[in-house]
Amino acid sequence: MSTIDINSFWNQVLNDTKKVLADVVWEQMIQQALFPTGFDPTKAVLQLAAMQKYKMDFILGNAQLSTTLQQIITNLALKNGFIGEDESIHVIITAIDTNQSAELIAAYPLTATPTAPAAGEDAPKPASDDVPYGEDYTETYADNLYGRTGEPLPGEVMPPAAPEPKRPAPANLNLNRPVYTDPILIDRPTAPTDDYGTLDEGLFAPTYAQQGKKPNQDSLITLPEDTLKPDIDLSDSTLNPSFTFESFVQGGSNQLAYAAALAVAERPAERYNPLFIYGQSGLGKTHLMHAIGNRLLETHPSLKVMCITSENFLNLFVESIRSKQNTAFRNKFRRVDILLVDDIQFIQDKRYTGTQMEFFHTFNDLMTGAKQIILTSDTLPKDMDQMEDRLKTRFASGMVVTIDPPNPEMLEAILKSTIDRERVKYPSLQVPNEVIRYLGKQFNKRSIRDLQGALNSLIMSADVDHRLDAIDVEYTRQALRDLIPDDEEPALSIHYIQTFIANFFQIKRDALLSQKRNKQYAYPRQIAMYLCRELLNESYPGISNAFGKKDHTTALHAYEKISKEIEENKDSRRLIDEITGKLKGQS
Ligand SMILES: Nc1ncnc2c1ncn2[C@@H]1O[C@H](COP(=O)(O)OP(=O)(O)OP(=O)(O)O)[C@@H](O)[C@H]1O
Repeated sequence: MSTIDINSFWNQVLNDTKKVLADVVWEQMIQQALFPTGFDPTKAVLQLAAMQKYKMDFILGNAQLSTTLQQIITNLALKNGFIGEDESIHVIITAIDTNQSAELIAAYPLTATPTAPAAGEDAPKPASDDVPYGEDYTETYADNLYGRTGEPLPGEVMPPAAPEPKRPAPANLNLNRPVYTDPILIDRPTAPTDDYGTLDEGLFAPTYAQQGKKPNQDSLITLPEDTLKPDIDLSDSTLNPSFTFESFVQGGSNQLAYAAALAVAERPAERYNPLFIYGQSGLGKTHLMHAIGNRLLETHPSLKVMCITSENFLNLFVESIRSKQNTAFRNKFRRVDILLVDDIQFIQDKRYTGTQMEFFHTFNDLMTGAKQIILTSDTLPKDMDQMEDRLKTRFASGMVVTIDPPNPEMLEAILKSTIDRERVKYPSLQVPNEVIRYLGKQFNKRSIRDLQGALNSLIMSADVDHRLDAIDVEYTRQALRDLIPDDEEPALSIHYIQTFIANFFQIKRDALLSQKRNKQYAYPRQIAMYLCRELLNESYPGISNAFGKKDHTTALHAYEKISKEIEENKDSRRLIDEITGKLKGQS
């Protein structure tokens, strides 16, 4: 048996199935639904993953489709010399949303073997009537297989509409509606019925495409319900206009995420819904998500795009309950066309069950209305220990893409593009290639935020020293000695921790040491004080003094607050672990 490049084999399968299936069937049931995950030549087993179980069921349950797929795979395996004449390939499909597997075609004997006819030849006749191609068998079969314009023929297999949502009788709606007395402490209702009377199943309502409409064209902005829709309050949406596709550098570590994001920006609510962007902190998830929102607003200015962090969603939800504005809150989120939620892992804490429930219903409403949802997270759905299961499965039900830590080449490309932008502000700025290479190497596998923080520090210090046009490696090493722990193992000191934390949170060191009380500065300051105590065992008066505080209880208070938070909140624990690791040069 030859060795096989599974991707090129799958490309052949895609090509051949495209020739014999209607475009809509091929696109939705093969191209967008299946991808290969493994091939075992010794057992002649090909493993495929299906994006959703209902698509897997449809393929398996449809004799025409499954037979065609099985035969084409077997044919190609024979042609490539992977199997002998009388052998066939066993195709196992696993649905990634439920992890259920089944073997293709087990129920169907091999019959006709579709192969494209040579020019001038008639299309081959199927060998048996087991393949239900329709009433006018010969004609339909030949027409269906070859010279397709993509339009399905009458009676031909069509992709399924998504499972119909099960809506309870309207009379039950109010009975099951939970009463939010304290949003943070709400427990998940144990009743088997859906608590709002909305959708617990049947997330996938027919999309625009399934309804025969093109969502990325005028339909999204001119649908009657859109024009009749009352104005939606988007004042809480915080789309950063500088996070665009144009300013996002693509490379090996983010290629798939970039391609999926672009596809969503071009055809929202059609292919990857929800789009779940996963990756460690500072690798570009937020940037990419905002790029989708910005592009959509550029191409469809009337789209209602809501971009928010999950923390803000939680705060607004709590506030809406306090002020009895639940309806306004729901209208705000459930009527948008595009919902972008950053750091969705934040609401996974058990204390936020009420917010999770609210988000669940927001999610369902939007999906049934064929609206696009995009989520970012530093935790994969399956690893969100305290997130409700029904949310976890929904998060993973569309497309999950990962952004990996960048390699030096990628970092260099990002540096070059950032330096070009900085030159608008500092026209004399010159950063030689050797410095760019040096920084790329030093920040290998670290976050892009760290790298940008270092570049900012470098530019600021060169500006102060009047040598924006004379930056070299030695100067860079000196200027960034506190930020490059790998280079010359700087001793851990209060000064080092202060600089590190300021860069980590992207604030100025002066602001960290100032009296400013906004959370943006106060929280990093408390973390820095906590770390000075924890890692250096510095005295509270010493720490308070180093932060310009006269009262030594400031450091004590900060230490106690952060210690308590770590105990109670997994995300805070993770954040402090991440910072500690980096401070010690372990990550
Ligand atoms: N590929 C890239 N090209 C250009 N800039 C990038 C890229 N990736 C990240 N950045 C920049 O790095 C910084 C951090 O990125 P971003 O905020 O998107 O990270 P994140 O993954 O959302 O982090 P977190 O999980 O901490 O929120 C931003 O300034 C962003 O513009």
